[in-house]
Amino acid sequence: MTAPPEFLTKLLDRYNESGSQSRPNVTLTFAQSLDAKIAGKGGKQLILSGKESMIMTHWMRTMHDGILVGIGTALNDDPQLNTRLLPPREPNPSLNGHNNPYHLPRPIILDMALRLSPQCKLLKNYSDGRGRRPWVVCAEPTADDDKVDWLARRKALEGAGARTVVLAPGPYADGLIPISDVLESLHALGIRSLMVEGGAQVIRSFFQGAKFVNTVIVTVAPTFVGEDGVSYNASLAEMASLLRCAASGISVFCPHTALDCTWGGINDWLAEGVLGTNDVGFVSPLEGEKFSRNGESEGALGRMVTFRTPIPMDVLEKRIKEHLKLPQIQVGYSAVEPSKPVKTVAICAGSGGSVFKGKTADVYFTGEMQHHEVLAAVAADTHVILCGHTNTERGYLPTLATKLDSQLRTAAFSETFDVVISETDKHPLQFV
Ligand SMILES: NC(=O)C1=CN([C@@H]2O[C@H](COP(=O)(O)OP(=O)(O)OC[C@H]3O[C@@H](n4cnc5c(N)ncnc54)[C@H](OP(=O)(O)O)[C@@H]3O)[C@@H](O)[C@H]2O)C=CC1
Ligand SMILES: Nc1nc(O)c(N)c(N[C@@H]2O[C@H](COP(=O)(O)O)[C@@H](O)[C@H]2O)n1
Repeated sequence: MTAPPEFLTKLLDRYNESGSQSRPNVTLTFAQSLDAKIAGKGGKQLILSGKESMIMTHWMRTMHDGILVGIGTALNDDPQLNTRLLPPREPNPSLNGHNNPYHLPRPIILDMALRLSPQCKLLKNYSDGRGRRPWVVCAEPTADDDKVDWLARRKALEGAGARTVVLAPGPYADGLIPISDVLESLHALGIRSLMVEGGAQVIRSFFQGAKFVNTVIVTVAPTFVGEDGVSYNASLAEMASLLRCAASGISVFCPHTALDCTWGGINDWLAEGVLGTNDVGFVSPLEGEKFSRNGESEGALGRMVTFRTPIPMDVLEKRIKEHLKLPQIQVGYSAVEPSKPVKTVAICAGSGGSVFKGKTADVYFTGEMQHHEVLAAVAADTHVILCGHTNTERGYLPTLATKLDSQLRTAAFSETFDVVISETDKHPLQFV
């Protein structure tokens, strides 16, 4: 193969279209075992990717402006972050500024305390003309006592060829540089696309701010590392049902938020229940309507139901109970006007607190919200209806089953199949 695989170009070409944002497009990529470990005991580097997957990773490296790892990875693995697995070809130093045959992403290390070794391979490759100058993202220590050592390490790293990107001194929450600050600084320095390769702590930070990540590419090796391995997230116990499915040869596809957002998805099903059969009103996107490349609307975060004539809260409550088949729901009434009639209902399946932020509606209807989000809403004259996270999703399953059945039949599957709704899967909490 002499060019990147087509699926990568299709995925990553869309970065060229994004306009005037203040952060680079981010591809988060790593390799893990079936039990979500990315390294062995004590951080032992593991070969989890097969040859083809490693080559794919090296192609990906040619398709980004920058490649970021945490200092934990830089110290543990001493990575090169280059493209040495790609087919040989002539270097083009006048175009690339180095003797590597392919475009190399700028190596970027998150290293608040400047622990990177001046002898590391990234700096050695740069001084040998085989790599690009690494950038070390750091922050000045807050304590005067630490500054002398920090400045000495900075001098040593810069002497070895590194460029230090110094962010405002902390203190930072959890002692980590905020990812938003990192991304904004890199964007200001011309990085428009960033590949993030790990390790565990960095993956966790990028996943926590899901809005930072545009693409996730994970290689899953068909192996178990065990509890001693380095994990970025879920423990074996949390993944028990997933692993049982894998062991029985069952593939799992988990649509999650996409199924909430898509037209005809869970939020539209909730909106149907809110509108009822007698009232006149309309449903609109609550936020972030998304369009396909050819301009078709694909869905949006949440929905807003607007009634032509306002209805009383007790009518809405009854309607929601019937639609979700629930004997009880939780209601918080507006602290300003507790009996305020309802003209608009903002809807979000699951956990709606963050989606509702800044949205004006007479009612917020979702599965769960944080205590302080509820307090803020009722104080701001909004009624709140909470039905439990999974209760706002589970009732959609018969609708989904019908859709799947008809889609699979239209696709003219040669195999016979049944679409079955689980009878054992249920809400994990009960009223006692
Ligand atoms: N299988 C795979 O694909 C990969 C596996 N790995 C494995 O991962 C392991 C290393 O992971 P880990 O030890 O967690 O180290 P990381 O590489 O994730 O680096 C974490 C360090 O980066 C610095 N940092 C600064 N800001 C942040 C931030 N916002 N979020 C996260 N980190 C920040 C911190 O150090 P400081 O405060 O000093 O700045 C932090 O301790 C190794 O065993 C390696 O082999 C690594 C990459 C890929
Ligand atoms: N994709 C992938 N598969 C594995 O099995 C891995 N162990 C890693 N590790 C990452 O690659 C870095 C090493 O890069 P170089 O080979 O030195 O170029 C390592 O530091 C991890 O980031 N990746």
